[in-house]
Amino acid sequence: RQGSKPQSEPPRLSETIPFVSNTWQFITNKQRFINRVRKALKSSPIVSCWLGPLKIHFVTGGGNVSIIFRSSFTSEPWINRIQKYAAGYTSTDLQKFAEDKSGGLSLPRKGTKSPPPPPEKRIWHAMHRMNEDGLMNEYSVTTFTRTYQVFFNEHISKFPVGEWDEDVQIFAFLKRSMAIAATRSMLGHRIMDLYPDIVEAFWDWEQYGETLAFGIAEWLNRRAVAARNKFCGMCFRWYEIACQEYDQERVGDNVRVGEWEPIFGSQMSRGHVRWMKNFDFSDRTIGGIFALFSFGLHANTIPIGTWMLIEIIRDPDLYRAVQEEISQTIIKGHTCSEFLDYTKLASLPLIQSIYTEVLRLHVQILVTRTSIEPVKVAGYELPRGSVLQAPTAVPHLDEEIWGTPEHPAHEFWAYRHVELKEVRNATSQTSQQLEFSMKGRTASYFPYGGGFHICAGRKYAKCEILTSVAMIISRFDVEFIEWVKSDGSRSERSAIDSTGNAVATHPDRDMKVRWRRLW
Ligand code: HEM
Repeated sequence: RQGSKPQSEPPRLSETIPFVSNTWQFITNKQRFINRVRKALKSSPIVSCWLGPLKIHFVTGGGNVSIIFRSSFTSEPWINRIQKYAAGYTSTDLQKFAEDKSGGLSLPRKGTKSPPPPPEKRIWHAMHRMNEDGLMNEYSVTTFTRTYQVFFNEHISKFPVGEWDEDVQIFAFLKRSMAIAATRSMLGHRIMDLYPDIVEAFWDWEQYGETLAFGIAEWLNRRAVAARNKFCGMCFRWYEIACQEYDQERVGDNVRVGEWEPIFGSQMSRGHVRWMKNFDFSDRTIGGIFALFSFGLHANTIPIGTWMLIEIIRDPDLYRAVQEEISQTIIKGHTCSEFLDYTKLASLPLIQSIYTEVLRLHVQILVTRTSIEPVKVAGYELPRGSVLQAPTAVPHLDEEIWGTPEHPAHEFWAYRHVELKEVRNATSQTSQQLEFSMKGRTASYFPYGGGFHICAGRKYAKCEILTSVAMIISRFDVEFIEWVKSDGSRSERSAIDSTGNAVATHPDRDMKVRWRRLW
């Protein structure tokens, strides 16, 4: 359609009560809503509907999705919404974001008033730089691969060697242990000393992320607002104390780029502090900024790590295969707290395939962009300000792209992203080896979004998830006992996706296992 005469209005998603029933279904049963969108997108690559006051255009198809990742689109209005409702930024601070029209790129956006502000005063650009320095920079990532391992090991080492523990729930264990280890790695020890229950406060707020972001009136959403204010308040009070101690003890004098220290933790956290001071944010906004950062850090990595473990544990042959593959990464003569070679781990074919497969199945985000100029998508001319969403579930579950006769696309298959390759050794003998391969399907796979706003934490996420999974599998014998509901009672069925709140879906049942530490 791209070359032909543009059409005026994309087809509408059907609804029984105009402007009401789609919105209602989105809020009350998002899964069913997305399934209807998926069905509609089979007949047209673009479908529109009203969700509350917003007109949304859902799009699919590699070409159309890549259009929304271009610079004629932005995530800024969407991010503003999350900042305002889910994280409670003040209106004065939101105004600072709204007033900066120059965008995040190094070059100010077309139409920025002349002369443009200096780079350090362009709020979106400075935020992007902070994310790049703290999350993509090689030093920061290397530090994280080490600190995370050391802190996660503290949770593993609590289990005595050789003794079976009969009551471990995988999701519950990871929700605490991964969250604490990642918090210590990114924000330092001080926050955990001040608030030992901060992880519980985080999950309490996290469950309301989406209802808050919707901007429902606060009096209708009191619990969510209270949970948000509690967690954001903790973040702010820690920040205040940490700033004083950091300055008094002159910690900064001895910290090198990328290094970890106990008060603020990582380069990323110190970068936040500089950025916040530069824009003189209020107390409430500062709490919200650290809260949102924690959301990025935990809300998706922990469910994805859980799904990986669930899939591996429920299949004893796969468990053994993964255990054997991971054994190559154990550093000889290691200290017990840091024993995995992460670079090797991240390139193992089977573990990468499982990671890719779990992201494919359990990331269900509507990647959202607003057009900053008139655009043409799937043959339709859309005005400036149009909101487009690309649901990952549409390409990620497409039978034609991912399915095989034995392994349909909606099922987990650990070996979907590997190929057997013939390799020759130094003495010309051949053998078969697994190799990780997306088999040319990357355009139909975007769990981390894309373009300029692609997830800045994707390297951290992969590290945190693979490290946690590998540390457990290499050091435990694990046996499945049963599925349990959130109250701990037995469930007759296994876990399925609960209605998603963030990007990755939570399992709606936990897996109860017995495990024994091997070393
Ligand atoms: C499995 C884990 C994760 C998944 C699936 C995930 C997914 C995503 C997605 C889909 C987006 C929106 C991208 C877009 O609009 O194109 C995003 C944005 C972002 N994520 Fe993640 N994320 C994960 C982990 C993390 C972690 C661990 C961090 C931080 C340490 C993080 C930090 C961010 C940030 C800062 C952004 C905003 C980027 C921008 O707007 O420029 N994420 N993430």
